[in-house]
Amino acid sequence: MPALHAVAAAVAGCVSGESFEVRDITCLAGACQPGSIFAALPGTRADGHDFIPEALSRGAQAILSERPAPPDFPAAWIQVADARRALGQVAALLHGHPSHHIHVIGVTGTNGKTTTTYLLYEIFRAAYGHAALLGTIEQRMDDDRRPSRLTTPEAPEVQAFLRRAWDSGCRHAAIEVSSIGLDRWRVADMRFAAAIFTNLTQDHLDYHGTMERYFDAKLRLFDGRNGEVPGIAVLNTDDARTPDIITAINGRARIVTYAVHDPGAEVRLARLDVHTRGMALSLHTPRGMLDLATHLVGTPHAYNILAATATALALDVPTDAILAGVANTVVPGRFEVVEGSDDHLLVAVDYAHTPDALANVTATARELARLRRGRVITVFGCGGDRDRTKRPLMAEAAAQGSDLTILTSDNPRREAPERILDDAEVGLRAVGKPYHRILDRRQAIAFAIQTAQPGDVVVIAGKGHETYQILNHLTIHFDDREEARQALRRLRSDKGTPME
Ligand SMILES: CC(=O)N[C@H]1[C@@H](OP(=O)(O)OP(=O)(O)OC[C@H]2O[C@@H](n3ccc(=O)[nH]c3=O)[C@H](O)[C@@H]2O)O[C@H](CO)[C@@H](O)[C@@H]1O[C@H](C)C(=O)N[C@@H](C)C(=O)N[C@H](CCC(=O)O)C(=O)O
Ligand SMILES: Nc1ncnc2c1ncn2[C@@H]1O[C@H](COP(=O)(O)OP(=O)(O)OP(=O)(O)O)[C@@H](O)[C@H]1O
Ligand SMILES: N[C@H](CCC[C@H](N)C(=O)O)C(=O)O
Ligand SMILES: [Mg+2]
Repeated sequence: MPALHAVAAAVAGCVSGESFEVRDITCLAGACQPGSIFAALPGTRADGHDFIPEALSRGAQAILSERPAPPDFPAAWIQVADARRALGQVAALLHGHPSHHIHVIGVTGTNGKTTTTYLLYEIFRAAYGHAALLGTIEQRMDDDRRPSRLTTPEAPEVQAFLRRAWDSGCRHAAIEVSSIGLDRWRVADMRFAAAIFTNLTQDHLDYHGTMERYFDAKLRLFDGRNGEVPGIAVLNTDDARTPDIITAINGRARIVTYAVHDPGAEVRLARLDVHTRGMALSLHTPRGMLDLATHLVGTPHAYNILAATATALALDVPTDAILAGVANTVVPGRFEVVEGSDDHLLVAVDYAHTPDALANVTATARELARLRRGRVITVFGCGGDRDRTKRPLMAEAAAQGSDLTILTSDNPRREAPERILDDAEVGLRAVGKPYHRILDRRQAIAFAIQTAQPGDVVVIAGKGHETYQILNHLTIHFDDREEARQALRRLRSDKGTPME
């Protein structure tokens, strides 16, 4: 365990008070113990400095802060220029810089991060037996799975996870790197063997303010501001922002390109057949044409498969492991076909919660509905306490891609649910196609399924894998897949036909 003064020196901090052997660092006062440094951070709801007495009562022996030490402070104090960044740097140091010992692949972009990390996890497991995964749904180390609270958690949690992965024999970790995580230095000073850019479209403007600032946060993963430039930058050349990333890298990293459309990309799509339960793809690659099969459904997932394949090829993963990994990948809540769906009625649950994702998922549904001579019915809502300006755009995308749209509630959090629906309804009115507004999500799902005709495809968008609904301070159990299954069951028993 390093001494306090060594830790302070590593972050160019001004230190006062007695030195001690540092065990850990945290920004949560409740998690402090003897040997801890408590990072006191200003927040949106509270000020970490108000929790210093609690941190000390739990045994914290030093405070890390941007403020100078108060006179006669009873413990050590490290004053730094940027406390969040220092929290990230110290967390990496205390865990022995696990990213220097395992190959960490960081995935950033508005959509596709979770899916791409799942693909990489399966590819690494097929190739080497061990792999780690960290992101929106879960933190996984081989077969050990724990649910996540944030996509990219605070730095001490990320570093502790990577350290455990290293200790348990994993040499590859695929992690989702959110723009908020980058902005808050949650992956500060990490070495990325590869960094993947999926795409940039509107989200999180409540946090970043403008698209430029949102993009700039993502750019930090590539241009060295986060610590180092990645070993390999894997970039989607169909996305308009990729040239800006290449410029910012300025020749300092190896660049690998992938695309569905761009004929100049190194790894690109040659053929795509979309079915209800999966897809067949052929990719042009530096190793020749690869034919793959996947359970994932929809063109967006072709991008994610291209990104994961391009990365694995650049890291010299054997081809058979890439094919096996892609074939094995199942991501909960990403065009997940609900049990009880059949040739007459297809119901899919999808995590689309941005305008772009809704445009894409309804396009996938349209492709399948055309084959079945049916319509597209989409149920969607918008989360509360999140980007308000994306709501009418989500509604427009849903309505444009659907024959019938049902606007409902998502996770209202601390906002008034009806107001969230009002914001979204503006987009539905602008499009002018048929829609219903049903506040209660259970009723909305049931209505969509009852209304569907033979051949129709029903998409239930926004919550995907989530098994809860956040209503103000209350979190209740809610699972779109269970709701859809029950509605299908009721439909079949009303009509007297058994479920397949
Ligand atoms: C905007 C954001 O990221 N907020 C996170 C942030 O809150 P904050 O900075 O406002 O902190 P605060 O609650 O005001 O408290 C101030 C300080 O006092 C400390 N404190 C506070 C209360 C207490 O009892 N004890 C204590 O020590 C807090 O740890 C904090 O350091 O630090 C908190 C502690 O770690 C997080 O719980 C909180 O995540 C909130 C819940 C959240 O919803 N974050 C989302 C928006 C997020 O980070 N999402 C991204 C992107 C998702 C994606 O699209 O992929 C993600 O990576 O998950
Ligand atoms: N490459 C892609 N391009 C566009 N849309 C995509 C792509 N991949 C997935 N999607 C859509 O976005 C939804 C979310 O996908 P995924 O969970 O992989 O993204 P994410 O970036 O991890 O999202 P989050 O920011 O919430 O963590 C999917 O359900 C699908 O509708
Ligand atoms: N990672 C996304 C999750 C959105 C999921 C949606 N169900 C919502 O609650 O808005 C976010 O934090 O914006
Ligand atoms: Mg995710």
